[in-house]
Amino acid sequence: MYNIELEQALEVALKSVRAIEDTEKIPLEDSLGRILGEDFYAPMDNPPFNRSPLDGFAIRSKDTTMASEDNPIAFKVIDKAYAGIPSNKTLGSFQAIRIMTGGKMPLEADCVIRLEDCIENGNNMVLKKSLQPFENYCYKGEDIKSDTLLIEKGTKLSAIHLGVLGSMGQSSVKVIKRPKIGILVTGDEIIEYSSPLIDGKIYDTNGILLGSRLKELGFDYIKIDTEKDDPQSVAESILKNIDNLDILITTGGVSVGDKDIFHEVVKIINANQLFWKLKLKPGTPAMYSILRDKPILSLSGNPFASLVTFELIARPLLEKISRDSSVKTIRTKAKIMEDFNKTSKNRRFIRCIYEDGKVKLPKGGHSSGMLLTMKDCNAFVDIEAGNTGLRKFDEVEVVIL
Ligand SMILES: Nc1nc2c(c(=O)[nH]1)N[C@H]1C(S)=C(S)[C@@H](COP(=O)(O)OP(=O)(O)OC[C@H]3O[C@@H](n4cnc5c(N)ncnc54)[C@H](O)[C@@H]3O)O[C@H]1N2
Ligand code: MOO
Repeated sequence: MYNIELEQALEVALKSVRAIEDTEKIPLEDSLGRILGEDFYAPMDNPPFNRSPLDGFAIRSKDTTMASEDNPIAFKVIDKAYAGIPSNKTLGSFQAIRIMTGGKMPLEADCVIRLEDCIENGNNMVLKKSLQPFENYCYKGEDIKSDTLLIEKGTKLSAIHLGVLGSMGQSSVKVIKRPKIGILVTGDEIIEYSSPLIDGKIYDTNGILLGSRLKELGFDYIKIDTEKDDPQSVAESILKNIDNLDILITTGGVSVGDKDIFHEVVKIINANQLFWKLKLKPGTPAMYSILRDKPILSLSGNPFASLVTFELIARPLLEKISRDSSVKTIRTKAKIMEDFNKTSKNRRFIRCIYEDGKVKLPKGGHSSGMLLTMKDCNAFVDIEAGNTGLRKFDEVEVVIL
């Protein structure tokens, strides 16, 4: 397909990828932010036993029925029960076991009188009020009942989820394998950061930019060695790496110039090109192909263009592949707080600062080769094709990153 709408491109691309099924067991403490690979059912009750929510005395409520200010009742203290150190005694009538918060309720005890509400006197405890059955009593399984579904497959694990899994004694967790994402930067002009700048050359922006965006979104990435604009060596690099990846993102070489090698690369590797060129700016010449069932998303070399198409296309793809719905961008309406005096023949995405339903534009250049003015931005304004300029207070559509 050639020169298509973003939505059509997304439909085609999303249809061509599958969510990762493979799972792995990893230590609980490494699982924050990972996607749960199976429904997790409680293997036990929590708390695992009836326990005291207070520091006090465990007693039988029926022994307190007659207690009042005028009729204090004495109990014999026969043992102690601390959190982690239960008493194995069974309460008899008018007996009490001194119990601390978290201590296992002794057999026959059905309530707890708090320390402040009774008087201790040697081996005796005296109370002046009656208690209801199960007053000040924490039930076994009152937080979590054994065999209930606690966390569904596909959930992104948060600190709370890890707390729940920890309380269930899980030292390891079955999670969906992370997507293996490759980044391949191409261009004769790109030189190593450690090399002095030579006339006509530039340092790489896109590799570190997109790789770091992936990290910000919670992914790892594999940086493949930068390739020159040589179709054969780019093809070899792709063929060498593709089997080890779930998706490959490339930048550069997708337009129509002499050195825009990707048209040739796709032929050499025998990939199935699903689309080339989008009806939007920047990032128009984006290309998408499938090789051995693996998607290759080839983005424009201009850094801002690569970023825009990364956010618009790579993110939904990664959301599906990784099953991580938090990767989604959010669309909303906002009021633009200044004019944008440019006619947009094509649909256009411009960088902006979104806050509280309002949108501001950064000072300085907006072109697709300029990245710096993006540094304070957190969103794009999505301007429809044919727009003749935006006026202050116009309602605009915003994509929040
Ligand atoms: N005759 C035409 N020329 C161009 C068209 C067109 O339709 N007809 N489209 C323009 C548009 S729009 C874009 S976007 C660019 C896209 O070009 P490519 O995707 O092929 O990318 P390159 O030509 O390789 O690079 C473009 C630009 O970006 C710089 N670059 C490349 N890689 C990096 C990198 N890793 N870090 C920083 N900068 C990078 C590169 O040096 C170029 O300046 O084509 C237009 N031309
Ligand atoms: O599509 Mo290009 O990124 O407009 O410069």
